[in-house]
Amino acid sequence: MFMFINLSQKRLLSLGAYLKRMGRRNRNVNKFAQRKRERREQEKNPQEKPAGDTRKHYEDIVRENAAFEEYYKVQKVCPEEEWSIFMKTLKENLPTAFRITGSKCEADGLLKIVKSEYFSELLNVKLKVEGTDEEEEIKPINLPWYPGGLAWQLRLSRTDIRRSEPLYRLHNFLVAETAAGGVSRQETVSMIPPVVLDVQPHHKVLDMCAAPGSKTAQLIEFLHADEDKVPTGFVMANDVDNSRCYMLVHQAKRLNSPCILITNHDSAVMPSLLIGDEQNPSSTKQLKFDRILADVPCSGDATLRKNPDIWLKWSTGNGNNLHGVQYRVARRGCELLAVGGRLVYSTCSFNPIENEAVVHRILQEAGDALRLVDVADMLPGLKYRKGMTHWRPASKDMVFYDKYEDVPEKWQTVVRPQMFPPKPEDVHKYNLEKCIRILPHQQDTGGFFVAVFEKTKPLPWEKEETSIENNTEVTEEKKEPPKKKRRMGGYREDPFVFFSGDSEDVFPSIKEYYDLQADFDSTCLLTRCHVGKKKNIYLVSPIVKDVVQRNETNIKIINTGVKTFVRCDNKNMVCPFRLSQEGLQSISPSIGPKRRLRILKEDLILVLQNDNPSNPPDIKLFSEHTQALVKDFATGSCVLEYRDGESGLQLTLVGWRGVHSLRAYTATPDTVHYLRLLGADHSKYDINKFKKASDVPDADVASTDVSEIPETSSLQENGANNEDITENGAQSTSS
Ligand SMILES: C[S@@+](CC[C@H](N)C(=O)[O-])C[C@H]1O[C@@H](n2cnc3c(N)ncnc32)[C@H](O)[C@@H]1O
Repeated sequence: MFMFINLSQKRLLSLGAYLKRMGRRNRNVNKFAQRKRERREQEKNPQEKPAGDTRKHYEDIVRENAAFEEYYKVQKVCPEEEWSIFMKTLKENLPTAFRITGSKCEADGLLKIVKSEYFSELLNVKLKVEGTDEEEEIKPINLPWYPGGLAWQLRLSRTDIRRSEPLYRLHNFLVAETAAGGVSRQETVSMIPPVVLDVQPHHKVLDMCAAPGSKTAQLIEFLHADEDKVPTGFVMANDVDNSRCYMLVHQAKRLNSPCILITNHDSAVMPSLLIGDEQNPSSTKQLKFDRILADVPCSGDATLRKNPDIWLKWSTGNGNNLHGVQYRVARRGCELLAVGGRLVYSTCSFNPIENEAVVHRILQEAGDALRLVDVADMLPGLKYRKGMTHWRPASKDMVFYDKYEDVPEKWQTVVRPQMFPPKPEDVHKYNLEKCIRILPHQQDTGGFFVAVFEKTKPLPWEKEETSIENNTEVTEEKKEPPKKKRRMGGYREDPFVFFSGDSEDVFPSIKEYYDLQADFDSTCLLTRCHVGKKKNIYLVSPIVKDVVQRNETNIKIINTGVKTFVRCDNKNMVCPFRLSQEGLQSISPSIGPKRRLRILKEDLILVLQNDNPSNPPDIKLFSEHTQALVKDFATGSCVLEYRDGESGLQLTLVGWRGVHSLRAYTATPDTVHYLRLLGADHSKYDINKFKKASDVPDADVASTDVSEIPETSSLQENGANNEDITENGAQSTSS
């Protein structure tokens, strides 16, 4: 028997009615209080849409804009015969897409679970389109071009999933796994740039306009493709917007990489950075990146399905105004790119002024130092349109021009000469057809534009690269972009204070207690304070340390390092630091047998299912194998390991050996994630929010409803929030 759910219907109001409604809204209303009230209301009746929910307004938006249609018809962005389906698709809500992340063995395990549990459930659900007799099947689509078959698209919008009871388990799964880093929800087309960037573990990667960081997350995943080794490369994720940089911090935390550095700078004037010269250790050279992503700010008109408010404000002015910054960011990217390196330029705009015109302008200036790469073979099965070789810039009054000389004086500062397409006789020089434009109707996605550059030699205005002895000089471009005086916005960041070496005050006890290997490089550990007790100790890879130390005064570094040790002044601890799950994957290979416990599956399930920090499972409840292991095992923080020889699943968790107990130190989403991978019961977390609390027999046993975990929440490990209360009542001071 099939269950039916109603697709969220687009109620189309007239523009007049919409504006009237907007006008009635009280401007002085306290939005936070209002949202809280609405949430409370919705909890009472989850099927109903919240009254003041902006999504409601999204649904009321008139999805039409005459200027948009006229502009893109003139540009011939879509073949005439596909125009009506192009426009129809643009007005529909966007399907959900996600990809499975994490180490290969965990990703494989999760993929199997997704297919067997959640997708089979989907096959029992049919979509009923309100007001029609139509029914639609929900067949998950595996994205053929995404490496490892890890990315999926569903015939359901986010709202459809969130609001339908038959899909509550799928919703819970997506929310919890997103928080645990097992899944990343990301629009299908937005996954393309990192794929064609072709990142390898040894690459130095720059993400110039990175926030909120969905593509940065992919770059980090590709960097960590070789799971057994810490990558020798790194990702520098940058954004000009200080507050958005903290979204990047959150992304980095989900993925636990010691190879990421978050910076806050205007990419168009990104300073030249320094790095040690591997060939000549006493020397410094200019940092050139092997891979650069320039996912530039854009008008976003290809995201109309996700952001319907763009229908209300679209104008040709948006694209014209953005062309300059897009060009400057891309140009600076090409300067920072190593010879032989690759730069991906991307936007979520259909507009050739933001796309081909920028690419053309860069190619024109760079001569044969840059070429466009055909990446079709990296995207098997993806439908797209080739880049355009002709377009017509327009002014805000919708007058189109074929040459700059026709532009009236009053528009000449807006419609610039560099925005015009190549002359027909020059078209062959640029290969603009190698660009990729994805239209929404081609595979039911958002729209997107991607161009892939390769640098074959230094740009005409760059000097040959040289190495500099003793930091005296930096290889510079002859024509550095003008250095704008920039006010450093946002909060002042805490300093990055690296350990001086093995003699650093707290290190000997850490080394002794965790049985750290002799070759562990303690200078890769850092704290965020110069004075006072060290609280959290972070770990970075050697190359990240090098970049931070050489450039700290040159660029604002927001964050780096994975939290690896947390102060825990517990009388049972010989060493005043416990391990942190965030940095465990990185430090684990260096931890010796003294602090490792390889336990059985049933024992791991036992610790995960009993995650109440004040009532950890007694050692007597564990298997004889584990009881024997812990018999002479000193109390305190340790590594819990589980290896499944058959499936290859390898789990490594932070544990705590108490006087009478053994427990895991994991955050709730991680606990659910591990239980899921182990095929164990995690139903106490799988709350059906549509059922009233009284209908759920043991609702009170669930410590966390995963559906309540915000997508961007920063979660702490259980028992590590605020203060750690140990089983002996001793308090620790984690922060
Ligand atoms: C399209 S969004 C990037 C999306 C991101 N790459 C992702 O996949 O999650 C553009 C970002 O560029 C940032 N930005 C705008 N101008 C910039 C500049 N001059 N330098 C650096 N970042 C800039 C914005 O703050 C915004 O976060």
